[in-house]
Amino acid sequence: MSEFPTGLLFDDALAIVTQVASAHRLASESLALGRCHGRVLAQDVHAPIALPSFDNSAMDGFAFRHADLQGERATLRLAGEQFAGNALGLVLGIGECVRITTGAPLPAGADSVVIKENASLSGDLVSLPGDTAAGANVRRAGEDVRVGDHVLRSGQRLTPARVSLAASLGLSSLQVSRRPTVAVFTTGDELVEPGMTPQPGQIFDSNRELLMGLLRAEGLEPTAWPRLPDDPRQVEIALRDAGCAFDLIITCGGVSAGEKDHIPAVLAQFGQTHFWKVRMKPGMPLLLGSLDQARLLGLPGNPVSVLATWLTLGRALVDGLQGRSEPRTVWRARLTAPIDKTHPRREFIRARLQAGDDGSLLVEPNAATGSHRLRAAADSDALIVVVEGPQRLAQGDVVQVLPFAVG
Ligand SMILES: Nc1nc2c(c(=O)[nH]1)N[C@H]1C(S)=C(S)[C@@H](COP(=O)(O)OP(=O)(O)OC[C@H]3O[C@@H](n4cnc5c(N)ncnc54)[C@H](O)[C@@H]3O)O[C@H]1N2
Ligand code: MOO
Repeated sequence: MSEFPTGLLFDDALAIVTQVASAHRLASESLALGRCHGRVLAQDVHAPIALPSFDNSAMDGFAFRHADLQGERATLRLAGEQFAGNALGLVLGIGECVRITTGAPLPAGADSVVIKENASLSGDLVSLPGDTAAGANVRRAGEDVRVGDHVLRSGQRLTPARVSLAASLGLSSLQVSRRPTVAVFTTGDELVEPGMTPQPGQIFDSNRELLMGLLRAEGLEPTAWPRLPDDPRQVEIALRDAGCAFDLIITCGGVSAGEKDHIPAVLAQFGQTHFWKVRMKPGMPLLLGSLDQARLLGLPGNPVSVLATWLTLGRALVDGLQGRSEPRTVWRARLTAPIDKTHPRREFIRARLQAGDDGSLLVEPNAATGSHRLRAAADSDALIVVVEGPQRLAQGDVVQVLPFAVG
């Protein structure tokens, strides 16, 4: 008999995730700039102004016209001061210079700036080195952005630098995709809250913190629902409630073949199943469905399965719901130890990244197997992707890696 009861390849599951997400793309909303961090942009941005918006000095010093330099040192007459913040409209005459600070508008007629450390002032005469380059220390209007440039694109994630670019263009709000509201369920009679006393056969609920942390790392604000017992009626009521109120329901546990695994049946009866079970390890019993208004992602209960399914298909789902079109960076690294995989599923192996002496990225697979071994995940910062089928990888081979924390 087959080791796994599914024929669905990981890439086919990913294609279904993408298609379901795009069919349920969340609406956009206009937000004040300060609230746009981490959001997915839902508009194109064309620059309404140039950046810099005027010629200005890159340093504190003296602005002058380069044609006035002759010989080893030149002496120019100090004709005024132009500080940042208030354009005085100064015009430089021949043989003149102006004291200037960083960011101050360049007086008309000036084309170069010498830093104050290289100039000396005596009375109203400034001596400066004759070899100062033409255009030195001047930031030209439009050299970074020209009016009309297409600087930000719909589907990009708003990093601090992108929000800051919008601010520098004077934009006070942006159209962004609404973030999915997310309900998180952990399930199982065996679970107790850390701090309480487990009865024989019980364990502490660790997946809730894992999931809440993973979701928050994506900028989501998940709601942790009270833990669900292995009672079909209670599972049904809670999930159907959440289906009316949230964009996304994430459960963990109760999705494989056990007598107490009720979630697939609830979905089959009251919603729609998009797929159930994927040829991946860990994470094989993963379930994707729709229940009322919500998408439901049923993650397997084993902690490392939660991590692997979230980082691979869970993130793809929330990216798609928000219309993120910018792909996440694909990372590759060299193995520091061989990997010998004999099973047919795509595998995600816990691992640690490190910088090699030659500048290449190295990745050390963790020897622990078993999707219950959370400690190996805590000792890791990435997953190695080992594609379907038997794979014999040698030390030094290049593999794809999924860092836990970058996007
Ligand atoms: N006959 C079969 N048995 C199993 C199959 C299968 O296909 N046929 N799949 C196995 C695989 S692979 C996985 S993964 C697990 C997934 O099972 P479930 O998603 O139904 O999860 P549970 O059975 O409820 O729990 C699995 C495991 O994880 C522990 N767990 C659950 N929730 C938490 C939590 N919040 N914090 C910490 N640990 C949790 C739970 O106690 C179990 O040990 O099924 C295999 N079996
Ligand atoms: O596929 Mo399960 O997630 O390995 O233990």
